[in-house]
Amino acid sequence: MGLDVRDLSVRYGPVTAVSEVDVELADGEVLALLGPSGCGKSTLLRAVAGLERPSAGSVHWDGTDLARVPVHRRGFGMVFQDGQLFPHRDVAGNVEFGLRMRSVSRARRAARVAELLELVGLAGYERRRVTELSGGEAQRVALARALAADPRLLLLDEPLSALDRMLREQLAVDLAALLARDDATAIVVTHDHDEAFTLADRVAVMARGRILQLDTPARLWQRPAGDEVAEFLGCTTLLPAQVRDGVATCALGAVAVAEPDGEARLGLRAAGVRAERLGVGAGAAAGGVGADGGGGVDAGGVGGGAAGGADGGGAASPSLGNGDGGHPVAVRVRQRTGSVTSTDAVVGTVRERVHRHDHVRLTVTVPEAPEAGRVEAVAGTADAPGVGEAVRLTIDPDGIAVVGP
Ligand SMILES: Nc1ncnc2c1ncn2[C@@H]1O[C@H](COP(=O)(O)OP(=O)(O)OP(=O)(O)O)[C@@H](O)[C@H]1O
Repeated sequence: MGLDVRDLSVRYGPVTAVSEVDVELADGEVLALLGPSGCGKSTLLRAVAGLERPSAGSVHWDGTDLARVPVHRRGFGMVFQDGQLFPHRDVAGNVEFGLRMRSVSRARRAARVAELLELVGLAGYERRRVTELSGGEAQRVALARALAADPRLLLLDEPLSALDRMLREQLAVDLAALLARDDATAIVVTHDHDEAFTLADRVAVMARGRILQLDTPARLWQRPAGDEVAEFLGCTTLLPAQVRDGVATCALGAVAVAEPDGEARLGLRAAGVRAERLGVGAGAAAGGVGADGGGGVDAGGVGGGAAGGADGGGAASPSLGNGDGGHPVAVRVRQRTGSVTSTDAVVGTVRERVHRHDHVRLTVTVPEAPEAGRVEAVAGTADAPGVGEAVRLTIDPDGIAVVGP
């Protein structure tokens, strides 16, 4: 049955840090609490641990109300951001601490410590001083210490955030594998999307003390419940769309979606809007943008538009228009899988350009689609369009979300 948090609120004087939160967590499941600083993630975790007293609501484990159960009797393990190891004990002394408290024999303690150090990738580290460990090693020891007592629930508060980026990414992968191997039930607090998505079976997105959406990573990514979640998860452009026969058409073009006919709201991430210099010909467009292999270019499409040239003016090229001055001409639809039907491409002008590690991020204005505002788009690092250049935008279905309940 696991954890059951019902209608939980925590107040600090006038501040409501957690507001009417419901969470259920099954045995063996890993949940991430994800949200911006101050949204109440740590307070919720601490209330589950018994470190904060709820002002309303309840926390149950396997049907037992924990209101009167003190922290050390809940059977939960905790790991904090900075590990909080005992500096005067060596690695083994830290890991076995909980076992000593339970009067486990010396031989069994040593065997368990060795097993746990192996599990966290620190075999043979027993006699090392904890003050001489790297940040990543110290967090692994903290994790081994928390696991030593066989907690029925592991509570991890930003366990990797004190580490540098490379190490964090690697440790997140290691931690996910370790939690799975140990069949651990865990709640992880993080403000890092990638970390949440790497570690958790389900993710709760929080804001202002509330859970806005609790879902699997895939569903959160593809179906954020509202604009706030979509924006938090990187959708920089939100637009109304019309869906017909599995194709959603918005002011920036058309894209395949698994939605019924009718109105929809699309959230576009920068990575889902590809920009190409207008001077690039149809062949280049098919190779570059249609890299999924499903894309072709149908008649009257990009080739004609490209002939319009890179005039740098930013106005829609006449040859890309459909003649009525309104919406752009059909070119193709890019789909996650399957074949090509039809789509739109629009033309805009690059206003800003920033190099990221593996792509160039562009801010583009699209005269034909003023409602889209300043559109965030990406281009490859080789020969990326510059500020003032005209670009053709294409929507990539992998980078879009359908927003709404
Ligand atoms: N002991 C306290 N006394 C008063 N207010 C508090 C206390 N602890 C937290 N708060 C407030 O409660 C709100 C939620 O804080 P909390 O630490 O849970 O947020 P968080 O999402 O974990 O943030 P962060 O990612 O910055 O740690 C914040 O407005 C914070 O200022």
